[in-house]
Order: sequence, then C-alpha cells, then structure tokens
Amino acid sequence: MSSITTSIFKVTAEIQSFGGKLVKLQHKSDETKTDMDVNVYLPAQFFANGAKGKSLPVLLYLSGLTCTPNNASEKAFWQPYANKYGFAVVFPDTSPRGLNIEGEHDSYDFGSGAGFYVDATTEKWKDNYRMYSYVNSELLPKLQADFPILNFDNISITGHSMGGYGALQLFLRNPGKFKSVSAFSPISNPTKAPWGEKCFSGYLGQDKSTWTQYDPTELIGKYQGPSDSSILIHVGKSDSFYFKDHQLLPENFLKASENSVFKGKVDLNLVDGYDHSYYFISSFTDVHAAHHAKYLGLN
Ligand SMILES: N[C@@H](CCC(=O)N[C@@H](CSC=O)C(=O)NCC(=O)O)C(=O)O
Repeated sequence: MSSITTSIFKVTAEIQSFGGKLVKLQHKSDETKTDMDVNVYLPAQFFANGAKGKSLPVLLYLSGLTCTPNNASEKAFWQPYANKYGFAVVFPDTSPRGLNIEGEHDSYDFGSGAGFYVDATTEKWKDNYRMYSYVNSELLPKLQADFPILNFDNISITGHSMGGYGALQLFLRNPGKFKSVSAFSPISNPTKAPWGEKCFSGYLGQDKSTWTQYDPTELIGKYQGPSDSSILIHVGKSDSFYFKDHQLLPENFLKASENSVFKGKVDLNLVDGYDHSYYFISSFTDVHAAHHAKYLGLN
C-alpha cells in the first residue's frame, strides 16, 4: 500500500532511494488523450517537512529521444542533490503512449519517445502529440493539486538533448515561469538540425515559419522577461551527435544570445572526452543542481 495519498495520479511504485523516495505515477491526460506516466523524486525533506507544512521547490527534468521517465530517474543521479538542497524532481515522459498511429513506432527520432515538446498541428498528430501543453499547462498544475507540499511557483527546468532543447524552449516561451534553466547536450537550434527538421516537419508541417516559435536560438533574441539567472549548458566534445552529426549546434545559441538580454550570461561548457550518454550527464549533475539551487533560493 502506498504511503503517498493522491487523487489525480495513481501511484504505481514507490521506491526508497538516497533517503527520499522515487514515486512512479500514472494519470489520464486531457492533452494527449492517453494514460501518461511520470516519475517524481521526493527528497527526504518532503517527509520531514510534510508535518510542518514547509513547501519545497521543484526541478523539472525533460528527457531525450527514446526515453521514458525511468532513464533519468535511474541514471542521472539527481537524488543526492535533491536531498542536499531540498527540491523535488519531476521526470515526465517524452511522448504519448499506447496509440498506434501509422508510422508512430518506425524510428527512434520521431513519434513514440520523440514528442519534441511541441503541440502538433498536422492532421495525423494534432489530436495526441501535444507535449508542450501537456508538460507546461496540464502536468504541473495537476501535480501541484496532488502534492500541495511542493511549490510549483518556485520551479526551475533542465533536460538532456531533445529535453535540453525542451528546457530552453519552455524557459524562453514562458518568461518568469521558471527561476532558472540549464541543459545537457541540448538540440540548441533545431530548425537547422536533422532531428529538429524531421520532428518539426512531421508535427508542424512544411511551413518553416511555424517552426521558429519552438527554436531556442530563434526565441532568445525575442525574449523580454527576467534575465537575472545565467543559462548553464554542458556539451561533451566527444559526443558524435555534436561533432559529427551537427545535431546540437550550441554555438548558434551562444551567438544568438549576444543580441539578447542574456548577453554574456550563457555559460556554455564544451567538456573534453565526454559523450552524449548518462555517464556524461551524471558527471555534471552536481554543477547543474548547484546552479538551480542558487536561483530557487536554496543556498
Ligand atoms: N542509439 C540511441 C539513440 C538515441 C539516444 O541517444 N537517445 C538519448 C537522447 S538523444 C536526444 O534526445 C538518450 O537519452 N537515450 C536513452 C539512454 O538511456 O541513454 C538509442 O536508440 O537509444
């Protein structure tokens, strides 16, 4: 039996980890019209503070292509830092599941596991592939309702690859909503990268002018919200998606930031020897956790 009481979400697993608990949840989504899985890591403070009613900040982690909520929960190692600083971590899924739209499961970089954090407008995808609205407008308010001890008004955002792009995109499209943003190997200029071109043309259609509303490199120059936080990015120099396939293009984002309110505030770290994997991510989780803790008022 679960020790966590919820009404919107069904608790499917509760796993003690690093002194806190990873809670696996499932709910019916109005946006995707499917059941959706989401994991939430509740730090030790959640259980200690519960009785005292002290609210805890939240870090939203968006995952990359092929991922479920479990990849980062098992391999990014946010738990010790969530406990050190006292924040919860939310790990959403990367696409609707359980559908069988024609072509949906044919490739790893489109369809299932590859929702690309957009609201699709093309006929085949528009009814369910609404991962932008799902994460931004449905999931977070619903979690707030079931977890009142968490403070979703004190939230930061991060992610990896497709999720790193998603983090930058959600941060820049919602000025002031997130206290800070960071990204591991983000697809920084998706309208110019093969992964982005494939997903945007499939979900949004051939008119490229509709793509730019989701491209961080296009969005940063137009952003006019708070800019007190810096934008922290790590990319492995031995990541073949970076140096060979040119999927990430972080230099384009850095350059665009020079004509924005974030001029001089994009902290792009190209790190020797690291690849695209969770071995890389988990090597820098501590730096990203400290970055967000600062802006969430935790250190
Ligand atoms: N061969 C891989 C290709 C997909 C991949 O590398 N996925 C990354 C994210 S890439 C950009 O969004 C990932 O996080 N994979 C899951 C993992 O646990 O490493 C494959 O098919 O997995």
